[in-house]
Amino acid sequence: MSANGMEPGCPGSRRVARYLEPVELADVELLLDGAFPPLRGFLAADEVDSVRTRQRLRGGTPWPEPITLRVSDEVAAAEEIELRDVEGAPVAVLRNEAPWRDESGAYAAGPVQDVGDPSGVLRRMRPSAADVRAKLPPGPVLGVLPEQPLHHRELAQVRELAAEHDAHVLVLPRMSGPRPELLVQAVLAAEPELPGGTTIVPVPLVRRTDPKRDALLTAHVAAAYGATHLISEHPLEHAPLEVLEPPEVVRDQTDRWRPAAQVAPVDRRPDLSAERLRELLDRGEDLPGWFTTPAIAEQQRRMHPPLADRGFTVLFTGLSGAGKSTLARALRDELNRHDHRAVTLLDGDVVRRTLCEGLGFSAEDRSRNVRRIGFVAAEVARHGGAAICAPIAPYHDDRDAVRRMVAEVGGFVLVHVATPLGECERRDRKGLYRKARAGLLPDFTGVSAPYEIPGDADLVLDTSGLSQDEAVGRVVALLREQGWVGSWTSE
Ligand SMILES: Nc1ncnc2c1ncn2[C@@H]1O[C@H](COP(=O)(O)OS(=O)(=O)O)[C@@H](OP(=O)(O)O)[C@H]1O
Ligand SMILES: Nc1ncnc2c1ncn2[C@@H]1O[C@H](COP(=O)(O)OP(=O)(O)O)[C@@H](O)[C@H]1O
Repeated sequence: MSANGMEPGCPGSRRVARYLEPVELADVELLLDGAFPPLRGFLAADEVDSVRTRQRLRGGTPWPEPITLRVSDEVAAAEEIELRDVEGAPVAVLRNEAPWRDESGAYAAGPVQDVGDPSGVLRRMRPSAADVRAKLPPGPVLGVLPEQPLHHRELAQVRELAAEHDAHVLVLPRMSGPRPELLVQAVLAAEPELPGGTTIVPVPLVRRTDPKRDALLTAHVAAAYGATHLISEHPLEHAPLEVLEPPEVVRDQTDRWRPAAQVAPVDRRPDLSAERLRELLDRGEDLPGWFTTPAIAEQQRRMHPPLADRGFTVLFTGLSGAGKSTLARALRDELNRHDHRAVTLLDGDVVRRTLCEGLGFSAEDRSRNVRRIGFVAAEVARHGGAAICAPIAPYHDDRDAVRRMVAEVGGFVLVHVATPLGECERRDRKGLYRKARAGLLPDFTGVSAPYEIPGDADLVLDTSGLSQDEAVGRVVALLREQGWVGSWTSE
């Protein structure tokens, strides 16, 4: 296969392969599961236009969100597209009947068909929307599509509405985010607190940016699985089922959650705020018994381990000679002495001789270099380690890509080593500035290639006015302030 993900294929076969991003894979799975009826594939231009302008498909069926697949021009030109998951296993085939393009790029459009051998473990375990519908009892069905674990308050709301509408409960945990299987486990742990016979089926419904359209799409998915009612914070127009606002429930003096109407204001006890919950989880402290059950708490802790058990990345960025490597090494030594994590140093020279061998200093190669470093750093952080990186990383977009990769799995601190160019040039440890000024070294950062000053640095250090120990001390202080490392006194 070629580097762009296309299969050379036989002449005239017009079939290419395309790797799916996790969000795209989720849409393909929902289409295959029959969770987006009447959609059977990615939308053509006229349908997208109709959905955008009047929130309906051309045939008149209300539909909130254009389900589209952006592709390269080459893939858009193919007749059939084999859709593959990140590991390269085929998931589905798209018959590209109506490719289109707009100012944002090219899109493939047409029905998707199962390749018969679903590869994802969760997908294998997951019944189709029709299977779920067929097994539901007759009568009202209350749909719940949580993105977070259900704790006592939410569970009381579900019980309250289920009783009021005499409804069977259908919980469809939304598998989005970095560890979707953990949310499923957390929701399953709530089963004893849900009405008897509750149906729980995970769905890979990723959050859309517009909250209203997201809520409406959720309603369509819930209806596809057989819900007649849906708990939703958003009052929705043209929803395919009845939307119910979560009822107000409060904690009483005995720590039971009851409808607000039954508990006098003086007898109400406060709930745990989202910030306080995060604080307790970050510190690894117990969640109160009135807030959740021990089984749900255990799963919630797996989803959100204490900061001390999670990894982080420190990315030093700055001009050549600014002091990145020096500070990175000193920070590594400091952490090795005092912190329990394994520390990985991804320093420029070593990285360019190994992971990024063969890359030069064009904007494109620098971008590849920095993003590869970010990928490795995110893996280190994912496994609870500390990664310290020290590339020049001159472009905002690349630094931001690293931030996003790492932040999904752990902590991220961007340190701008902002030593002025004049001082870096005076140091000129490797004689590179002299060469660059003499025109012997092209594209040299700060001289003949750009350095985009970070507007989003978590810390700015100018080593011309700061000793090495002071500089490292400031990085450690920031990590400590954010809860990533504990207290120690440096000797
Ligand atoms: N044209 C050009 N521009 C900048 N730097 C150059 C160049 N050519 C070689 N070098 C040496 O390579 C080191 C920078 O590599 P990085 O991987 O950190 O750069 S980047 O993040 O990909 O921009 C950098 O090392 P540091 O001085 O440690 O920063 C230089 O020694
Ligand atoms: N406070 C300081 N922090 C870091 N480096 C300093 C400091 N003061 C002087 N230097 C010197 O500046 C140079 C920085 O080089 P280096 O760490 O390789 O920078 P970079 O990795 O950013 O190219 C080293 O020779 C180092 O000894």
